[in-house]
Amino acid sequence: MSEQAVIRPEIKALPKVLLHDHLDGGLRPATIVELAEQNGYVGLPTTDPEALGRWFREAADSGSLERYLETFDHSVAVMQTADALRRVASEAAQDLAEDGVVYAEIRYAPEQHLEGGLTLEQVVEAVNEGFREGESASGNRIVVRALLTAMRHAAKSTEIAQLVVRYRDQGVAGFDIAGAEAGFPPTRHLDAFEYLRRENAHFTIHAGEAFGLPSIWEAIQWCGTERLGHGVRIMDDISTDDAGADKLGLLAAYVRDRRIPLEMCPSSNLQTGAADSIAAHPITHLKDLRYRVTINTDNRLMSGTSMSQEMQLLVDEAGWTVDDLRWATINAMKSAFLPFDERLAIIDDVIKPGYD
Ligand SMILES: O=c1[nH]cnc2c1ncn2[C@@H]1O[C@H](CO)[C@@H](O)[C@H]1O
Ligand SMILES: [Zn+2]
Repeated sequence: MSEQAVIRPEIKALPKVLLHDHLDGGLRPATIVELAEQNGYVGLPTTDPEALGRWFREAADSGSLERYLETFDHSVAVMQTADALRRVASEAAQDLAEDGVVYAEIRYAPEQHLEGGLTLEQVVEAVNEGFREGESASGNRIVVRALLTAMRHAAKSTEIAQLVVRYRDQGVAGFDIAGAEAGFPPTRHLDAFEYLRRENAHFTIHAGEAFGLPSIWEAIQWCGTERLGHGVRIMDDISTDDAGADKLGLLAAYVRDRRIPLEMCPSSNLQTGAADSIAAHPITHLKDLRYRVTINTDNRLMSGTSMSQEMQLLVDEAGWTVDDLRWATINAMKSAFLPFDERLAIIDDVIKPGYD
């Protein structure tokens, strides 16, 4: 199971950029307990916040993406009212700011928050309000944008894509698909991706996490994704020749040549079985090969992690330097779904000074 490390102040102080973080995977355990009580949800495994945090980390540590995803039943259950969504979003923004994150794209699936009678629009507006509240409530400067996720097993992707376009000027930066990967290829949602491209809208796709190269290939070459959520399995297309040199297959070369950003989530991958250890996680090999690698949390609650913790783990267990962290942070900001001038301003005014 992932350890909750003591974070060194010098790592915490670094400016960070987070592109892959799930709203329903990042709640404070104490908030889950309070919201469950307020909303009459009796399904929690325990109502002791500390024990609940531990339960999430252990239950998510199953070695399978499908079982990992079952833990979201509890977090999603307490996010069914506008008040709950606003609170969770506000706290997420504040927790990230406190951790030194200066820009974050936080994703969630609006279709999973309709059980209390909210419309899709009301869900998006409540979360947006929470992000705005959290941005101004935190002492540290942070910019937060939403990504709207469609669940890959469901049939709502076109509707969610339309929501992304409708709210593009109100804090929604892009679209994503998530959920069990095996059996639900990206092309199942081709209509949604084609619509978004016609609308000049941004999207990323979870691909190459629990399923391999065909998923990555479809995401890029059929769906036209701008970034890859995880993408760790691109390693399946990289081999070593007799002299020990890396040999990139056609897809692996394409991903590197086109500078396609990889939203990598080391601790999450250990829990779902997509990687064996932090030391052996492909993120380091891919960094050395100069892929456009970024560091992400995925689900802070399920992994008991933070951006600082992911960075510190890479430093302590995979030999990363502060220069590597700076490079990955600039990679991430370059890859954000924010207008170019705003990205540049954060790089020049916040990130570079923070690493000097
Ligand atoms: O690592 C992941 N891979 C695939 N799907 C995920 C992952 N983490 C979370 N979700 C799914 O995304 C939904 C919306 O946020 C979550 O409810 C969960 O089902
Ligand atoms: Zn994810």
